[in-house]
Amino acid sequence: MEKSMQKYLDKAEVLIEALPYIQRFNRKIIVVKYGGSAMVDETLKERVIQDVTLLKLVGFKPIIVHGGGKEISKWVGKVGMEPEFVNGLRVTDEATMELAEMVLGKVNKSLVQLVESLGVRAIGISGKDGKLLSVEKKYADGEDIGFVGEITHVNADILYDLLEKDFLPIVCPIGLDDAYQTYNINADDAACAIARAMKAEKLAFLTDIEGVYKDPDDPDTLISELPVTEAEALMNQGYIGGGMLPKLQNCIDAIENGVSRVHILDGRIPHCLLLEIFTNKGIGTAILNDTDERYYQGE
Ligand SMILES: Nc1ncnc2c1ncn2[C@@H]1O[C@H](COP(=O)(O)OP(=O)(O)O)[C@@H](O)[C@H]1O
Ligand SMILES: CC(=O)N[C@@H](CCC(=O)OP(=O)(O)O)C(=O)O
Repeated sequence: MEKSMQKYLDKAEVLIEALPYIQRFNRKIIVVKYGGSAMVDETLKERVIQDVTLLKLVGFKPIIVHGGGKEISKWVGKVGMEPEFVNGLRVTDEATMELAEMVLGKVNKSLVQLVESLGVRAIGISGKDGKLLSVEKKYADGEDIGFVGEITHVNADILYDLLEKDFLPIVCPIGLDDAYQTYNINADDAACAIARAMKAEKLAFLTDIEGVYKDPDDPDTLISELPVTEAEALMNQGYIGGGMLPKLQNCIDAIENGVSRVHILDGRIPHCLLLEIFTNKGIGTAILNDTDERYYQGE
């Protein structure tokens, strides 16, 4: 066979290999949490959005929940304030809240624009729209951290309606409490609450590290499959810090509350979502129920 022909055959094979995965996830809801730390540059952002758009076009029902923590910190610094976090949650006073809402709104529309440019209809909404995300004030180990919201209710009907009309929803983690006060929500919390409410098949966190490490400074300690009990032990023993803390807590929450597959992936790896979904390559960290057969069978 001609060499040039083989090249096309190889491409066709890749598509055929994807068939069982396309069938498995057909019409299933996949929540993609796109972290601000993985929005490294426009090329990478475009690749991530291409992946999600492709998932939509082959029949999945993706929902993007995005962050923007790094960009918020940049602007907090620009106005002369110091970003402050407790247990991975931003201490949010009134001025920080205003900046966070502005920055997250901009990130939201930039993602909408990218999806639209690829020919898929996207709707960007914050948790305020249609009161998608109701919250109450959240404390960090009893400490008052300002206008940080704990989600009390997800108005899932809005997202079902958007999916029904074939839109790709893109959600920004801002919410309202009962008095209609604005709150800043950690995007990992928002993604988990939405995945639970929508009974998602999969929840994937795209971040700036390969997955969960026992020691983030030692590349040999990446954990590819992490059962809940072990994850809890790692957190209690102090192996997990910073933004990984709310992420892992949310992974556990999601897997214990009906989300079938929960993954932490390196959003800086080109097409990491496609690699995770359409191949057996097993990238990143999968959080599993302690009894999950995959853990024992090495799926
Ligand atoms: N044990 C650990 N394994 C992996 N990452 C960790 C660990 N402990 C702390 N981290 C930190 O968590 C960060 C990811 O959280 P974060 O910066 O909030 O990402 P995102 O913006 O995607 O939510 C990593 O870049 C890493 O520095
Ligand atoms: C309360 C809280 O921590 N809110 C986050 C919301 C954005 C976010 O979570 O962004 P990443 O996913 O990029 O970290 C913040 O202000 O940074």
